[in-house]
Amino acid sequence: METNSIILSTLKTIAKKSNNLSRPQKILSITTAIFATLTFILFKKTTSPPKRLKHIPSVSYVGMMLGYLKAQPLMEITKKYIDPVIAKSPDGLYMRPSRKIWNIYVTEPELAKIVYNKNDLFPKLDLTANHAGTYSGKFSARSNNLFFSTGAEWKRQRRIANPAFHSAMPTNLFGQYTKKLFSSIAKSITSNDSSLVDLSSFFTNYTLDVIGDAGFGFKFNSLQDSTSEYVLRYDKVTEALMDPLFFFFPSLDAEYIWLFPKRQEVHKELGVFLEMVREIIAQKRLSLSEKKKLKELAIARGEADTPSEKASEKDILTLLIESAETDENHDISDISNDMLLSNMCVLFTAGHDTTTAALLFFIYELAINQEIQEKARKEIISILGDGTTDVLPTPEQLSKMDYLNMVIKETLRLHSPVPISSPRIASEDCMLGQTFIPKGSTIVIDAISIHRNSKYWSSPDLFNPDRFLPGGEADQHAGSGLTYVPFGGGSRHCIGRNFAMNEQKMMLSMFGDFPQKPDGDDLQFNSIGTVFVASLFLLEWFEYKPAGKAVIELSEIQQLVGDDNKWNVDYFFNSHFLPSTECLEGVQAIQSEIEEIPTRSLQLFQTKLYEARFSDTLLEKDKRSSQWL
Ligand code: HEM
Repeated sequence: METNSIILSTLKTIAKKSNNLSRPQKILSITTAIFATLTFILFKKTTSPPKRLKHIPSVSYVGMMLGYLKAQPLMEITKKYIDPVIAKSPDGLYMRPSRKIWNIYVTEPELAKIVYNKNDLFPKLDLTANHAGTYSGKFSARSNNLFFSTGAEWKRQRRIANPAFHSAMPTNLFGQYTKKLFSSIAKSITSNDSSLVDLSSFFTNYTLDVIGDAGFGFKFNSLQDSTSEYVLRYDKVTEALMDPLFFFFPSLDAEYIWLFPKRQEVHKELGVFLEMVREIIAQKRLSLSEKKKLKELAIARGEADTPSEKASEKDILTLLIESAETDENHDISDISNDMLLSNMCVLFTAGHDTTTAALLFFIYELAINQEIQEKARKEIISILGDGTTDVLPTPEQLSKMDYLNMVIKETLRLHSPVPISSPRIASEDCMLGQTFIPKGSTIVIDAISIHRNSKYWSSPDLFNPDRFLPGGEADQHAGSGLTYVPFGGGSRHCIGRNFAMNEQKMMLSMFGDFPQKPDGDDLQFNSIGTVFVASLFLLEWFEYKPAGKAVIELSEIQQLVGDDNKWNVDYFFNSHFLPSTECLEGVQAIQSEIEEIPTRSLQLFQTKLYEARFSDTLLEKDKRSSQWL
């Protein structure tokens, strides 16, 4: 019903019914009725999609909000409120509320392809428009970066950044940090009184150390010391980005910030963090220009040229600066320090939590899919061997791990760390499939629904890496549009895709290659399984907030193994986590001792953990909340 007619009919009803009332009663009833009508109108306005988009099916606003408030897993919300609407939609388009606006969501691969590919018709919405002076606005220096910029500025930034992300990958760096990851888990197991190991925090530290070092040569060393000044500051700064109050009401973060002294504190903290990154950029520029001068001097003197650093050993910041220098149309002055700062901050947000989530879900899926885990481990061992020392896989070896690659891809299908794209805006009236899209509508690609679209993926909820076999289900989608979009699509696809895939492959292959006794059948415990399973007594996942916990309850393991063999459990973790380079002597000692380990206890250890794997707690705890979408 139209708003005017609601008001009119309400007033008529009141007039009719109020004839017999006293004057004060009349005033009270009229005021109450007007108040109730206005509340109803406001409620209707907020909870209904705009009139011009009424032709597109929409999900229940109240249902979705209740789901968010109850922190229901995203998959539950999707199945309950979204799937039935998609089923009724001819083009697979549906409307869903997000903050203050209603977006159109795309679930058909053909239409996703159109939106992703037609960058001029559907440019990214400027999400930073109302964020001047806010925390997030300061963090990403408004839109002066690859992620938020649009049009010619985005093209310029992407051209400068492309070579930096397409040169050789820092695989060695990934491997070195994986070793540090193992030894920090080992240390925590032996020194932790509560005997709890939060795997998600280890992975968060691992990906932070990697992105800090590979991004701009900064060593957070969070794996060694997660309470250092820099790590704590980084945690505080990034956590504050997600504060719901200021996320939903940006003006409180700028004009009304004086009302929130605690928020002022984090703004200050952000200032210190940004100053630190600025300093790193300034130092980098200085050292690069000094190196350049020295090189020119050597050439002028006719001295032999010193071999340049390999691209795989340079950080992204260096590569960006060098790329801008060699770009045909731009000199170094075109890449301002502000732009570099903004991009470094974006690298953190785009490349840290995403990879952590992908790694955690990989481990979760292998823990509950034993056969797949076994197969992945066999492949890794067939390529890296099964010796007693740690192996750092080479890029060639990684490229042979086809099955591991398939498992990673399947994880990203079923648990896309970026479940929806950032909104695009229709720059003019147009048709998307059979549906009219008015100018100014905002459009989002719903990766989760595309990845679970049963027209393209058989039994979509099933974890099945074989979909990605050559000539398999995924290949058969050719010509059906974009059926697989964990890294987005079109020219704005994820620039860090190769980086993220290599980082995961390197770390996960090393997980799968824990040394074990080369020839002993009796000692055929599955180390990848043991570690994966042991790590997953509990796993909780909250979207965009890797506060989830994957926990090893060591005391429980010790109980299973029995007091007599307690030492063996400690031994197991120590011997399998310590990097061999740092303890060659230790490894030799371990090798001679290995014969004496009672194999029965190891088998028991393994079997019990495998049983624990299926506990309901683990499955129930796979929570995904979609509060931030
Ligand atoms: C598993 C890990 C990752 C996933 C799933 C992922 C996913 C995505 C997706 C879906 C987009 C497109 C968003 C859109 O179109 O709205 C994107 C863009 C982007 N990603 Fe990633 N990403 C990952 C890791 C990384 C890493 C490691 C980096 C950097 C080192 C990175 C940097 C970026 C940047 C800069 C963009 C914006 C590109 C542009 O607009 O030109 N991402 N990512």
